Amino acid sequence: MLRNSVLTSIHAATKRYAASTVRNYSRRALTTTAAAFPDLRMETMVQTTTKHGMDVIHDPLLSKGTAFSLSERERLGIRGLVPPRTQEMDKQLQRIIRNLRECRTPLEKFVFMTALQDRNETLFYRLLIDNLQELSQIIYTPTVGDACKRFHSIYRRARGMYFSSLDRGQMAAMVHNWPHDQVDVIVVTDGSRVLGLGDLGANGMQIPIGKLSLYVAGGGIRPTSILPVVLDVGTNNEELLNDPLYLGMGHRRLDGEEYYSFVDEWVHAIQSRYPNALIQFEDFKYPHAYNLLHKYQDKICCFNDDIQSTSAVALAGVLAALKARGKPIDSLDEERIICVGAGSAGVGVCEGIVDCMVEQGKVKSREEAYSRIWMLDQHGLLGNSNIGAGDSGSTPLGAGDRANLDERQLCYLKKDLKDRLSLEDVVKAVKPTVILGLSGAPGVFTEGAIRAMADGVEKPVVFPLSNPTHQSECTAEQAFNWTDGRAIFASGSPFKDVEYKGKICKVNQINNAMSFPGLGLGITVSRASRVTGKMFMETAVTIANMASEEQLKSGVLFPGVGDLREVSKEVAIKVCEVAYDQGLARAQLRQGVSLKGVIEESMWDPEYVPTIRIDGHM
Ligand SMILES: NC(=O)C1=CN([C@@H]2O[C@H](COP(=O)(O)OP(=O)(O)OC[C@H]3O[C@@H](n4cnc5c(N)ncnc54)[C@H](OP(=O)(O)O)[C@@H]3O)[C@@H](O)[C@H]2O)C=CC1
Ligand SMILES: CC(=O)C(=O)O
Ligand SMILES: [Mg+2]
Repeated sequence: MLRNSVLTSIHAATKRYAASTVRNYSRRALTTTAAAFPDLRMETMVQTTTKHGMDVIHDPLLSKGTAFSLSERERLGIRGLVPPRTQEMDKQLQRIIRNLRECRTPLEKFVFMTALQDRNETLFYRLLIDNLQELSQIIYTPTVGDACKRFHSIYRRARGMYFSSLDRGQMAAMVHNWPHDQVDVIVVTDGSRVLGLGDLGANGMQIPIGKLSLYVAGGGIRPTSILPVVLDVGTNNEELLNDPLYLGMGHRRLDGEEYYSFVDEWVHAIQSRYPNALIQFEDFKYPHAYNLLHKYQDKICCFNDDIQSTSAVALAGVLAALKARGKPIDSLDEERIICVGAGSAGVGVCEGIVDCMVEQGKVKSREEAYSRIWMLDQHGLLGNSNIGAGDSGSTPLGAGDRANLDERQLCYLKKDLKDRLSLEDVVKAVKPTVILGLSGAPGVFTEGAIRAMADGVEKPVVFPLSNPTHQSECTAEQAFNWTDGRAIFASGSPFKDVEYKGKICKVNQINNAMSFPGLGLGITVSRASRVTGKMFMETAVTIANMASEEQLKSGVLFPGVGDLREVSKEVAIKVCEVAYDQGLARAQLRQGVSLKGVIEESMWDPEYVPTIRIDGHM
């Protein structure tokens, strides 16, 4: 609950925030110019610029393409530089959509969308918001995976910032090269584990760009307030190292102390210019992902998306599935859960489930919660290597393999089951109710395993969450075929609903995209100084409670990406409430102000506003 004792005005803070969209805003400039140009009314939101002529047309944050009015063309010095007829956004959208539909492949659509973003961000975001379900599949998973693999081939124009091993000692100066003084959200990757595609080095840049586009489209963060970053610490991807067109550093990855001190220099550099920005660590390989999270989470405003946001949405999915099976949401301890994948996402998701079981109070200890989860890595079950090899089909032990498990993974080790048991054998032994895939290994949910699961439970919860689509642990069609249409299904990347024996089986998408834009919005509005586990837990419960009874009955667990703006609002409200409750919020609240109203008001909506040219010295 919000504390009424925190009085003053978040409303005013939001207004200030909204005003910051009016770049270089100056009341004197506005008054003077409004007097000279009677088509502008004082209450109209305007954007100002010191730019002129082609510089206006070529600035994607200023450009309106053919939509500049005659008086704007006059005062911005662009008369004659664009076709004579002024066309409003609706006509531009018609043209864009027609052209987009003519692209033959998703990657062509990706290139088309990128070109639009590079020309006119307002139009890009209008198009994206109005077609979020369809176009998120282009700018985000699955197509963004392809775009990452091909980044060095399809590269056109700079976006975001790169910090490489060449930049040691220079980063604090470099951060001032970024053209915007206010940055609210930074997404940073080292490209070491891009979706389920492995090490893609500097090609990973498309991931921060895509995630941040969702922050803007789904969370209403301003396009001027986002910063995509690649930490180019090298790559171990031989194909890229040998490709003359590769754009990243041509050396192998830094590791150990060298790696961590590199990241540390970057964190300090960013903090020196943007001390309040939210930093999202993205697609860092295990265990770097965890090590960095633990190093920084209590010091700066940051989180790891793959660990924490994924945990929130996967937990939301499991809780909603309980409801769909007619069980109370606080009966999580009654589930038997298999998680295939023991990396950042797998461990992160299972930690969230354990936290939730403990919070629900039905388990006596954390250990008891761990006992409800069976975890597998690429060798099979994390089990007891002292149990001898039998006829279970598990692979023989290789010397020292299990020595690599760390204390986070060892919590899930099962003493009563043989180490490296295959998935199918684990399913037969455990009779799971829920199976999660966070392995990046396509097809590991085998027919035998899923059929065996379906033998033991009326509504098996099958969540192959790896991205992009072709890395999914099974397809939607397989899941429904192998469970006689009984599965409650969600995947990380979208699949179409499946018709099975005349019945439409619903496919859900569980992707951290349902969580991070709302988190970013809540953090930005409350100006929270830290991101906490409680924020993710509340996010999970909020999302889990979004579907109606009817939707749950039909197999829909929560809204889809098409409703991301609505979901983000609800998540942002919760995140703000937690921030105030935990004493982390720095924006102050005015009594009686609705938080929902404040959040809605602070969300950027892409509309053209009049552009005024001002003297750079004002
Ligand atoms: N839907 C969503 O929102 C999200 C989905 N993901 C997806 O999760 C996947 C994993 O990400 P992340 O945890 O960060 O990656 P990591 O590289 O950190 O971990 C991958 C894990 O999967 C295990 N694994 C690999 N192959 C197999 C196999 N054949 N059978 C069983 N386990 C296997 C690995 O085992 P070992 O250590 O032995 O190699 C490792 O434990 C990716 O595909 C990613 O796209 C991630 C975040 C969010
Ligand atoms: C969705 C996401 O963050 C991933 O697959 O890594
Ligand atoms: Mg990720």
